[in-house]
Amino acid sequence: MSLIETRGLCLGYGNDVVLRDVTFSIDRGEIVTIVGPNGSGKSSLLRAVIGALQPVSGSVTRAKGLRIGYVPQQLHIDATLPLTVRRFLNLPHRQKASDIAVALTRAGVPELADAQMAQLSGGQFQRVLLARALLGRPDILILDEATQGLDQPGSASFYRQIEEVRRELGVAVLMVSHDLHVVMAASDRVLCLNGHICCEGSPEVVADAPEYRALFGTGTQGTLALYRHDHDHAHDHDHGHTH
Ligand SMILES: Nc1ncnc2c1ncn2[C@@H]1O[C@H](COP(=O)(O)OP(=O)(O)OP(=O)(O)O)[C@@H](O)[C@H]1O
Repeated sequence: MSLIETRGLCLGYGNDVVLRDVTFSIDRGEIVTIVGPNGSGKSSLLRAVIGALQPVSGSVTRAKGLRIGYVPQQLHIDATLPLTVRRFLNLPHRQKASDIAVALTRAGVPELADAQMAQLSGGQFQRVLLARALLGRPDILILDEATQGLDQPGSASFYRQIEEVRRELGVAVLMVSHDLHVVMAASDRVLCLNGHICCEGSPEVVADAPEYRALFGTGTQGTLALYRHDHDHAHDHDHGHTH
């Protein structure tokens, strides 16, 4: 069965309905990206999926025993607080040293265990948050704008890391992103929200959909094509096939 399934989900705050009739599911190993303009309900949908927001109507079903690894948008840590990456990863529960080493390696930053949290670059910081999410051995990673503040190469590199984690661990990924052209290339499916699901499908299908173009214009199509080109080449070397 699916890891998470929503049916006719309707979300709101007080009397305001912000999202209507969302029916979707995510399966083991899938990467699904949610896009949509500001205020379109992306974060609300993630909150409902993790159980932090009660639906107005409709349902969210999570597979029994589902382990969710949540990577927040940002986390503020007092710059004057001495805190190494290793100590941060041992909060709130002590972890085995070997598990920490594996998680940092999977997140692409094996060398950072003794670095100070306050001295990390934006990209390194997000990878440490990814390592923290991986320590819980998640079935699904949920990322809300995890590359905010990173430049385009930084974001692209972070998403490649996510794809690699998916390939190695078979973890599913549900994420919200504004970096449409970058993130869509890494996705199996894209859901475009605007108060409801206005279109969905493979990145190519969504990028061509009139509803998507009406929201975001046509500018991203060219960039998406370019990025996919680079991306497919990387896979050629690794696996001898494109997808
Ligand atoms: N806690 C809240 N109380 C009241 N209204 C809220 C709350 N959180 C979000 N909203 C409203 O719900 C709507 C959808 O917000 P949401 O954060 O889900 O959108 P989003 O697509 O994630 O936006 P953004 O891209 O700006 O992060 C917005 O109109 C927002 O003002």
